Amino acid sequence: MSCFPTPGFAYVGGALHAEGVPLSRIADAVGTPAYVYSTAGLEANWHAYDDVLAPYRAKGLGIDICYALKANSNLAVIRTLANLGAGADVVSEGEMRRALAAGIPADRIVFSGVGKTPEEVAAALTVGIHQLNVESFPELEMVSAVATRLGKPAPIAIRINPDVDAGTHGKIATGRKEDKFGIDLSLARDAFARAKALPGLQPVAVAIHIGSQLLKTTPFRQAFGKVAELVQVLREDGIPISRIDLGGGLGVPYRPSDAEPDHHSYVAAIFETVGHLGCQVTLEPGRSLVASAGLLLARVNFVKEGLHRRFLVLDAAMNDLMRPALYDAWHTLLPVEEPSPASPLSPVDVVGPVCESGDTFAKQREMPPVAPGALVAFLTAGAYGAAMSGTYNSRPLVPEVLVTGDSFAVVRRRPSFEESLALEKMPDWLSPTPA
Ligand SMILES: Cc1ncc(COP(=O)(O)O)c(C=O)c1O
Ligand SMILES: N[C@@H](CCCC[NH3+])C(=O)O
Repeated sequence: MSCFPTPGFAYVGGALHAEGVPLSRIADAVGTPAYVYSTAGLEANWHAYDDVLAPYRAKGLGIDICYALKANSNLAVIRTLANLGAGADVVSEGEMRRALAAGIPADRIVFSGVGKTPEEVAAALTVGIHQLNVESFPELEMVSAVATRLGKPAPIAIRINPDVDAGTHGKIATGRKEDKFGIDLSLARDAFARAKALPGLQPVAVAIHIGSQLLKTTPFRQAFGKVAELVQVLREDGIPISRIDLGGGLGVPYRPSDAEPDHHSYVAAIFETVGHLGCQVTLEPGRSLVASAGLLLARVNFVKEGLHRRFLVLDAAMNDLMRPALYDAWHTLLPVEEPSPASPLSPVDVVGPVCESGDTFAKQREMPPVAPGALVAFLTAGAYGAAMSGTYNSRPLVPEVLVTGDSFAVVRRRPSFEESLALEKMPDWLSPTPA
């Protein structure tokens, strides 16, 4: 899905719209900053996978898409994808509860994560989770103990670290030998042998996830090939592997110059590497299902002329969208009022109100003139935007809005200051209000 326009967002009559709704109408209704999601955008992203998978399914490849909730765990977003046919990949009890609350049945949920607690494992087994993806020897022991105590056998995958460099940002690569994730490929047979020996475990699957925001298929193909070899070896060891979980990771274009992800070559890589094994395949895409379907709407508080730089000071900040501060990530910024093609561009630093110099969305970004009070939108913010937001500087979490056609609904409201204060309590030994 190219960065702009998308099935969700385009200029119509000189103003940026989410489907049939002008963004200014949403700003009037919920204020700014606000996340805006498009149903048409989610549907298009879903079909980018599902349509490509259809002929492979017809050839007998069993393949399930379990949406990775960590990218965007808004209930209405999850429900939209669930209605299209998604299962879920979760990494905490909180995410599991969200998937269930959005209507995804437990037998379509896989539970990943490198540091699950016994309580989380117990909760997952109690609801009848499809699969726990185990990432270490101590976790095998723990899951076995919990499953035995509950009398509920645990269907498990073991996540392997295939030592493949995904060629992505270092902070979101997960399949190199120095990364904390998975069990080294060279220890995989021992891990499965241990799982087979322990009570309460049903080792049924091999899992991997090599990283996020991959725009090339080669690292996927390399990793999937290693999984296929391992499955053969494990079967010879007498471990009946019937499922493969290939993780997520397909990237999206953030800059206009970024390559489009190629779903065709991604799915062909799956079929050509593991298709012959007769396994049920799970995919766990997050970003590629939701990123282009969301934007962060903000307002320009001030245009500040420094001696050396011009700053656009927005009402959105790093706590609302932390990807630029954390990964130096690029998010295209558009004025909501369409600039004339003749508008001159000039460089600005786009910053937020938080008390950190790192609260910078873009440095020396070429922008058309934008007046104080104007609305602007960060594109491709549907993934790892609201989901990673926080309340630093005691800024409330921003509202989230879902658009469909000419209608929109507030799917998460902004909490009031009173609600947030009510979560805290003074201990008895502190005197009442200071005089
Ligand atoms: C285990 C696992 N599955 C799926 C995902 C989703 O990845 P992405 O959003 O890149 O598709 C992640 C995040 O990188 C992950 O850690
Ligand atoms: N939060 C990251 C992706 C992390 C993927 C989860 N393992 C991002 O915004 O790019």
